[in-house]
Parts: sequence; C-alpha cells; structure tokens
Amino acid sequence: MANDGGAAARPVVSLRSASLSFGRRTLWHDLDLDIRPGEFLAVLGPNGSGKTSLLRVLLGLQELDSGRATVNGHALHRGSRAFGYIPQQKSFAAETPLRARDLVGLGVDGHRWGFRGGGATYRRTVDALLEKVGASSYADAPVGRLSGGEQQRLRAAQALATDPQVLLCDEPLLSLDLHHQQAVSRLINDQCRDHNTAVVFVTHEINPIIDYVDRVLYLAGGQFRVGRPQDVMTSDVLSELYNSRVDVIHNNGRIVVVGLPDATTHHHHAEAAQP
Ligand SMILES: Nc1ncnc2c1ncn2[C@@H]1O[C@H](COP(=O)(O)OP(=O)(O)OP(=O)(O)O)[C@@H](O)[C@H]1O
Repeated sequence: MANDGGAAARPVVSLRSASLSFGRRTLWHDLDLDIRPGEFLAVLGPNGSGKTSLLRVLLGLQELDSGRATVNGHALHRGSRAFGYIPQQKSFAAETPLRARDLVGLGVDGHRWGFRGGGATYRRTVDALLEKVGASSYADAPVGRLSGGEQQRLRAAQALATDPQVLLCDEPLLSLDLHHQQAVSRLINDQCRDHNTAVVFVTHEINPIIDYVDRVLYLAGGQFRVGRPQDVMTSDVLSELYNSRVDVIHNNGRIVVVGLPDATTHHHHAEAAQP
C-alpha cells in the first residue's frame, strides 16, 4: 500500500518554476515539485504532454527553458549515478552481441572500467535479478532474439541492479502481459519501499500501479496538477485540465476515465494559448 511519500525527508529531486517549451508550444510551465526518498510518483497525461521530456530533464539530457532542477541540492547533470532509468521500449537489433544476463550485468558493474562479469557475488546478483523478473529461462539467449516484453523485463532488472536513489521509468509495463505487469510493478514498488528509492513512473494506465502510487503528476494542455491520486483523478480536475467534460469513475479500486478528448485537438488548444 502507498505510504505518505516520506513527507518529512529532504527531497532528492526538486523542480522550481520549471518550464519547457518547443517552438511556440509550452509543455509545462511554473512546475514546482519535490520528490522525496521512498516516494512513488506516477506521471500521467496524453500523448505529447511532456512526460518523457520531464524524464529527459531529470537525466540532464534536456535543458529547462526557465526555472531550476536539482538532485540532492545540486544542479542536474548528464550521467548522474543518482538515477536509474528504464527507457521507453525500443527493440534491440537482432544481431546485438549481448546475452540477457550480460545486459542485467551491465547494471551491476557497468560503471566500472576493466574486467567485468567475474566473481560469485556478481553471478548471484545477476541470477537473482533475472529470477525476479521471470527471465531465468532465457538468461543465456541473445537479447536481439527476445520478444519485446522479454527485453523489457531485462531493462527493468538492469535498472534495479544499479540500486539508484531515483528510478525513472518510461512506460515500463508496455508490451508486458498481465502477469508480468504485476511482477514488474511489484518489483519497482519493493525497490521504492525497501531501498527508499524515489520512483517516477510514466504511464498511460494508472490501474496496474494504483496500490503503490503516493502522488500523481498529471500533465495536459500545457498545465499540470500534482497531488494524491484521489485528489487529482477526479472529474472536476481532469475536466479543468482538458478544458472539456471528462468523467472519472472509481470502481472496485480501479479508476476509469471516460470522455478523454483527442490529444491532437488538445495540442492545438495549447498552441493557441501561446502569445
Ligand atoms: N527535442 C525536441 N525538439 C522539438 N520537439 C520536441 C523535442 N522533444 C520532444 N518534443 C515534442 O514535445 C512533445 C512532448 O514529447 P514527449 O515525448 O515528452 O511526450 P510524452 O508525454 O512522453 O508523449 P507519449 O505519451 O506519446 O510518449 C512532443 O510533441 C514532441 O514532439
């Protein structure tokens, strides 16, 4: 079950008056956000609302137009070891010269130079991670020959292997079957609770992680709302964000959103709002 997000702890990531635009289009502006150790933050919003761009800002790959972003009180920079990252799914080329266990192993010791992959501890760590994501049976298979979902489970294992302070996940459940969606989201939640890792989880679908989420950041139409799921996932809040009637139905612990406008229409609205 979600906790209080460690409200007393110092934030590990902070955004202050953060704004990002491309051309005349504002993705989000004046975003103030503190993410604390052990907090599970879900980032929701329609296509193109700036969810991946937010992760890229945190990874130091995308500069803000204005405002400030810090990790542990310091300016963000590329390659910070505070962050683990499960990227949005892209397939490995068929000829990629890596076995499944090598990919996970890169998370265990990929930051070291020189000889890798030795030692019983290394092997035990990799084997345990492979088992946790249900990948033991294809541990020695070349990654390029695996299905999209099998590859995605390895990416999750690799990111967890780094034991990061902040785990950034870009739609990590995409192309997983229900069983593996549950297994991978549980694993990410365990990392959050047991290692006090802050999780930023970009998703289109909140239900698979609804029991784990402390707060939601909802991006839409150049605006955002942040708060507890029960405060953000409401008909009033989403109707205001989308500038159109949206109904949120809570049913058996699940959330169903009805009447979402076409995201493209939405973009035009955001553009029109710019000077
Ligand atoms: N470097 C860039 N230059 C210009 N436009 C960009 C750049 N990066 C992103 N964009 C645009 O910003 C918008 C937001 O992109 P982003 O990938 O952050 O959206 P998203 O919310 O993650 O979308 P999706 O749900 O489709 O993955 C998109 O319209 C994209 O084309």
